[in-house]
Amino acid sequence: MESFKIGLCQMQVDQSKELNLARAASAIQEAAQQGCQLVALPEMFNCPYGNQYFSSYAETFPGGKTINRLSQMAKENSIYLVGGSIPEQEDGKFYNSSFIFSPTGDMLARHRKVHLFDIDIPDGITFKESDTLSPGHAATSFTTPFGRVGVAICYDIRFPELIRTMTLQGIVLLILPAAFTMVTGPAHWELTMRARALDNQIYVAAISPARDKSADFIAYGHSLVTSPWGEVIVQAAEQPSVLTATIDLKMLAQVRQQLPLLKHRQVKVYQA
Ligand SMILES: NC(=O)CCC(=O)C(=O)O
Repeated sequence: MESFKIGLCQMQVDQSKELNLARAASAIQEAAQQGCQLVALPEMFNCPYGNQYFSSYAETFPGGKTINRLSQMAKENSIYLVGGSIPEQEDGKFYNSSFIFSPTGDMLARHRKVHLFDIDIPDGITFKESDTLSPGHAATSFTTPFGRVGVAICYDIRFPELIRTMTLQGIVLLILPAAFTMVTGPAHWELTMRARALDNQIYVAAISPARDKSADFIAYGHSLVTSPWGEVIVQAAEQPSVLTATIDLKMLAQVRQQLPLLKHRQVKVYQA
């Protein structure tokens, strides 16, 4: 298969889990009707992004309501679905987790955010995910008939080693449910996505919640897709929207052939 179409659901996230699920279902259906074979949701799409919310919105696998609904949505629309992320609970710990489903509704993979967002920018933003969440410990990718797809969550994108690990596992596309801040988004959102796409020669699709100025945490928005050449091929504004993009595997192969970065690595030099 030389190309496939993906859909990014930049949806508004509210306090009502039920409303968030309804919005996700409608955006997913819209993307599927536009011919998308793989569709993705934002970080914490069923829950406001804040330490005070994670435990009460958390679900367990198997059996969680959101997880079951995601499986249904994938099946009803016959799509691969990267279910953004949700708070997950297991053995008394909480994780920021993405659940991934096949077109038959089977769960294919789960990514737990590896790098927790603990930052302190004076006069900017302070956030400490590790006050409530525990980190995951693995790089995550899954196979599709179109090629291997990686999943990471938001702050994970800032760690080139994680994305390189997935690239060496063979991914052609990275899906990144994310909610960048209004301080770091304008400075680093596009730059970071383009950099990871360029240095790994992969497509990167980053999916944010829509910007809601009345929320405790205001997400930057601007969901986008960058190509293996480092170009932004589509980008949303701030409002809710369903973005689509074609992933051109022939173009990816050409870039890798013409500029063979992955073959030119000098691994022995990189050992600290
Ligand atoms: N949700 C997050 O991990 C936020 C990451 C972020 O804003 C960043 O600048 O990195």
